[in-house]
Amino acid sequence: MSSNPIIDVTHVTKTFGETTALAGASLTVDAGEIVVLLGLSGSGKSTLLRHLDGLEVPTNGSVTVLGEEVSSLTGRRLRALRGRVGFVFQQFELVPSLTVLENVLTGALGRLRGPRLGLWSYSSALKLAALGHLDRVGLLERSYQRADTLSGGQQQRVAIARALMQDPEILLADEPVASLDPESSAQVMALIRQIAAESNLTVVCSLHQVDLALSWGDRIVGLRHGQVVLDTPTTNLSKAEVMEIYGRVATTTVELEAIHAELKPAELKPAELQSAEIDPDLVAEIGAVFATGSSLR
Ligand SMILES: Nc1ncnc2c1ncn2[C@@H]1O[C@H](COP(=O)(O)OP(=O)(O)OP(=O)(O)O)[C@@H](O)[C@H]1O
Repeated sequence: MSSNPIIDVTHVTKTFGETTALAGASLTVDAGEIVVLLGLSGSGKSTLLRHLDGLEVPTNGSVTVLGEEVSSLTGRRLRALRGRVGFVFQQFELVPSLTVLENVLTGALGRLRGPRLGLWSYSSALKLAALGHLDRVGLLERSYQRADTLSGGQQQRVAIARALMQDPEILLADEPVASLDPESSAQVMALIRQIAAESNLTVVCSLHQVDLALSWGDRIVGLRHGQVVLDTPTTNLSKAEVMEIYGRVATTTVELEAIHAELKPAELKPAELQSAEIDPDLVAEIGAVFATGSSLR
């Protein structure tokens, strides 16, 4: 990691009442990295991502993004930072009754003064840019269709085009394919990588499928109970190793069962993994490690 990361999360704790969502999480990301946040439901992935965009403020610790201490920003300066950080959500968050083109144009609102209503209220230059982004995501011909008439995969591609309207330096994606079928998931994940390469984007994307994380990301950051328990390049990393690490830090049978269930071979993976089952020896090994109560950190 460089000494000048584009994202620097230091010992961040975040509590919501009695719930601790992040418990001293630290993470640095360099420009151009493609990072997956991997973890079970409730491990703190969304909360961590939301801190990177100033949607959450840490209870303790600090978050620096693009050189700005996020929690110190308000008003115009916070909006300016958010303009440099695109965000794609699991449920797409489009305005269903608006056309695809209008939805994409809303991505420019952070840079504009006052509200906009209708296509006529945007400049030709912005409309051309929006159409260009729709072309990039393969949906130009759908521009004048209502957003809610598109499939889930198409809606997520519109959401990506909307994020591109910001001309972001960082793209955050929170479980972007959790609501999609395997084919649409593959298309959306490939599209994010392609766009990241073309536009020199830094990407932080949360996922819960190990196979997908391994095949898609350059680096995996594993979260458990709001803590970073794994941070490693995906090169030469096997699913068994990831499973083993999660097994080592699991502390309850329920958690181990959840790991087996949630980290089971996903449908979206290279063909050679298609038939792979979780090795029963590995499961036994995880159980044994769990029984001894050893932990990674
Ligand atoms: N606004 C909130 N108010 C109260 N509790 C919250 C809030 N946001 C998150 N939490 C809690 O913090 C913990 C971490 O949640 P988070 O959504 O970050 O996890 P996650 O790994 O993204 O899970 P999932 O994959 O299910 O979205 C959970 O226990 C969650 O219920």
